[in-house]
Amino acid sequence: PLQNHSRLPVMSGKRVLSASSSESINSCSDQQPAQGVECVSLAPIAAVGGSRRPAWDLKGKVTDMEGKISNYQRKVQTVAQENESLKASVAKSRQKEAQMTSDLQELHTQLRYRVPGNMQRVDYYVKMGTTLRETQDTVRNLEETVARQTDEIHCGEMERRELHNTIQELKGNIRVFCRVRPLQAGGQSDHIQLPAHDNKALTLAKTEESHIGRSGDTQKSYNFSFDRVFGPSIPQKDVFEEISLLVQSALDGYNVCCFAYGQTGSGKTYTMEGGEMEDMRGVIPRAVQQIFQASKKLREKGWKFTFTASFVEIYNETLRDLLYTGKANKRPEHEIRKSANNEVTVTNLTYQKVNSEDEVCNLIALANQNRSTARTNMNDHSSRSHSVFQLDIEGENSGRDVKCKSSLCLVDLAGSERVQKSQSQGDRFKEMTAINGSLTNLGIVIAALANKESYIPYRNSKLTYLLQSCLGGNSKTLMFVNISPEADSFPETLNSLRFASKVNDCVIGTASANRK
Ligand SMILES: Nc1ncnc2c1ncn2[C@@H]1O[C@H](COP(=O)(O)OP(=O)(O)OP(=O)(O)O)[C@@H](O)[C@H]1O
Repeated sequence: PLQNHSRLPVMSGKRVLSASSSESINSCSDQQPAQGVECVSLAPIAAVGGSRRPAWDLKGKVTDMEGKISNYQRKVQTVAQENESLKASVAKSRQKEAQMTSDLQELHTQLRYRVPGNMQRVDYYVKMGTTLRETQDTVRNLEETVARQTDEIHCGEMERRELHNTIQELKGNIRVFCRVRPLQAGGQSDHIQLPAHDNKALTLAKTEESHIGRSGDTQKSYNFSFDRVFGPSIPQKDVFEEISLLVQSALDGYNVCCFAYGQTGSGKTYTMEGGEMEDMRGVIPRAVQQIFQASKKLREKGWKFTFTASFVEIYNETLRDLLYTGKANKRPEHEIRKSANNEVTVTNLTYQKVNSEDEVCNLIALANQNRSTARTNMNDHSSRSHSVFQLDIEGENSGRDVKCKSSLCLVDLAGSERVQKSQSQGDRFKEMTAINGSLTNLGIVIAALANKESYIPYRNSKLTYLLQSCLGGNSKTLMFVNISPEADSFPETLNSLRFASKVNDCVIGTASANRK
């Protein structure tokens, strides 16, 4: 029988508390599941770097640090604004200075050639000389302030980054962001509530008819909290801003995996790939842009990087090379292999060396052409496969004798809806079975990693086998749970949120950079 992907294994005897999950998350014992929704029974533990800490201890620390980060952000923003207006004043004063210098020169020339009426001009000349010196002093002071404030901004940014890393270490290296798609018909969703003062919380509410019949309708609500919740109006740019530090970590030698999970049509592809217009660009193109821009800056500090891109699709537990350009009937088969040093590779796959953002964008366009899509009742262009974009990064700073190696994996998972809703039959049913099997296994792998089990069942599905090095202890993982706001998606939304909050409760040790 088809397994529901949100059914994660029961961890008996382990108390469930985590740094990031709200105590108000529904557990199956105290809430009736919505119709068609199965309970999630994973009980995670809060383990940081192998040791267990009381979750309230972690929660307090994390809240404290997040408060500090907000303060830094506010401070940096204020100083940056101030600096911008100072820079404008410097530019104005410079103009004034230039004008005065040229006026003075002119006067000087006139005085030298004894132009008549020059006594007044001598006075004026002296006065102007004084004003010029004053202006020059002002400009120097302003420039010193700008330089000092730029240093402050830089220090604030470094401090913020350090705190961010510490938070990640405290919380472990898996983070979960929730993103709510706008209603297709426009307007506001009735059953998804996002508190204005808290960008980490979300309530799913439903009005149900009373079973007794006399007491009227009852309102049932389910509270969730994640590392961040993005409402329907949050633009792509702001979503990416929240993960840009994570992307940066890939250049620092960490394996980074970011995946989008959710039912068909909930906005996974929009989040990961987005549209062609600049403001619609999603995580993948923005991450690639950031990586190449940041590597350029690091090059000035003596780093050399080699980038290798691959793009693979997992459809019905079969791998397809999305960068394949040969004849359709000559498509090779692929196997996942693991080398002695634990590197995962895929046989016959295109591993393309890339040197620029444009080259990667061309590969992404090629992959999109190749991506198999199929029609289901739920979404005309529904993607029935997982797509995994991987950028392998090798860096070397010979001057400092340091090397680093990492992978950035960006994954658009196939739709997670249950089989009844899409009325799948035949091939669609087979697809759905494969999809749900691999998503179930993804949950199991994350849970096993969180519990530091000796055996992690990576090989139970192609998805987890392929992502093995990006999911393990030495990696930073971010999951987007995308949700649809339409009322008829309620059971799927609840399922997705429950799956995501269980992932959110998993703490996968502390990542360390692959540096030598
Ligand atoms: N945040 C958003 N803002 C505006 N439009 C969005 C947003 N999220 C999704 N959409 C739109 O909703 C539709 C469905 O989104 P998308 O194709 O990304 O869903 P999906 O989860 O990837 O579906 P599938 O599982 O079929 O791949 C698209 O037309 C997309 O442009």
